[in-house]
Amino acid sequence: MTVATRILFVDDEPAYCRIFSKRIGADPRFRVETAGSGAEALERLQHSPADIVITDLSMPLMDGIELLSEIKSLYPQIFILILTSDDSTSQVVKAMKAGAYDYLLKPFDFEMVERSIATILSHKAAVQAGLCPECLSGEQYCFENLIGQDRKMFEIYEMISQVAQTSATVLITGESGTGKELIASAIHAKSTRKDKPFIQINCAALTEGLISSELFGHEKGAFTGAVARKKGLFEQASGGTLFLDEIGDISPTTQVSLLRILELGTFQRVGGTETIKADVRLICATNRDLAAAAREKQFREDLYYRLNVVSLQAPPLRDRRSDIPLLVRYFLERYCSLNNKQIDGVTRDAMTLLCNYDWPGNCRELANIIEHAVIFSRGRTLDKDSLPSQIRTSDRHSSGLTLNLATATLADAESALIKKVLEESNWNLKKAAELLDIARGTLYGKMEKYHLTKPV
Ligand SMILES: Nc1ncnc2c1ncn2[C@@H]1O[C@H](COP(=O)(O)OP(=O)(O)OP(=O)(O)O)[C@@H](O)[C@H]1O
Repeated sequence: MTVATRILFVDDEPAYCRIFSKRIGADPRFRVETAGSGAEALERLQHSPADIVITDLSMPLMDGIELLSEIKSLYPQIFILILTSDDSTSQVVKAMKAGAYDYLLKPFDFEMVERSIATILSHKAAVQAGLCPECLSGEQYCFENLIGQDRKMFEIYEMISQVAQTSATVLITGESGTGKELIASAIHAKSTRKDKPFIQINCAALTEGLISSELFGHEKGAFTGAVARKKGLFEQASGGTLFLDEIGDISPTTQVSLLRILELGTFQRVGGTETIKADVRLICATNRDLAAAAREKQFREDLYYRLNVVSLQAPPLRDRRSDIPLLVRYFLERYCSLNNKQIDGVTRDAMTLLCNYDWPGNCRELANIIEHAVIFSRGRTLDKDSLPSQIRTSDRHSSGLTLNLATATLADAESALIKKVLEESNWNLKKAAELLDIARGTLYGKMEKYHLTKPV
């Protein structure tokens, strides 16, 4: 027996709900429910899970984008289609960037609706069969091995795609654990060099003496212990990509050799005289501020400019919090499968804590915490007790919000956060909306919802 696909249709116009329910609900493959507002939709989802939500964009109180963001943070696995009567609006672009799967034009053509649902179902089937959804979803949330659908990640995907078509040297900067290595390998995988080697080396892990021979190779007898000729990484990566991680840590001597390669396109093995051509795309990464190091003469300025032909900044996780639920689910699946455990999800309050934490160690820290929680969890759901104490107490430490975590709901957390930002921005709504990264209209709606007014 095949299980019916559960569809929740949200529109403040009852006539649309009726028509949709009558037509699509008549098909035994679908089970349709309707809601007349965003709040009703969220309420319904708590009791009655859905596979697909189809929502109108313009609704009073909570609009479609707001509902979309709420659903994406609470139930990242749900596919969302938006309904609009005008496909040229910036709202559609915004909705797509916020993670909508597709949009449908009103008044709707049922054939189009059925086609969109069919596309979603084949996408789901592909994911379940272990295929990367990227191939089918228009790069919704997985780009090579990078997970994220925040606007900042879309910008990164776009830059990766563009730079991959060239042989330009790329400098990736960003805090530790932000995915710099994944970005480097995505550039390689998208490039014409993808069938040639991708070789990486952590420059900080090698002593000054070793790094030159690792990179450029050596001739027999070049130094004590050089018993045979050895090819360096520039030769091994020939035709492909060489990724130099922690480039900020290389010595002045190695900086000179690297500059030479970048200027001449050739190098010599240590102890050798033969000039070898380097056919390598170079990608470097650092979590240091290399521009400042160059200004302060701690890193060669000429080399810095050579490396920084294209620069990519991996965003810290705290600057793309909307991706946290998605990453949580991704790591949960990964570590459940690695550890042979069955955990179906994360409780709402645990997810709130995860979303509020500042993640100084970025995605790596999140991955470690989920792995630890999966290993030690005994139930089928991860709750806040499976999280380490620094996360459980993070609300108070990181934001200064005074919430009783034992009883607080997501709405309490949101209301407290908005109130705090409004106070900090001196009730300047434009500034507060910018800080919260939401539209001013959305902020008005939330202030109304939580009865937040400027004290007189
Ligand atoms: N966008 C992402 N999607 C999925 N996993 C991610 C993402 N970013 C980072 N990770 C995971 O986080 C961990 C650290 O990533 P990675 O090594 O690429 O970070 P990094 O910035 O190179 O760190 P470092 O500066 O310490 O070398 C890896 O397990 C990686 O799979």
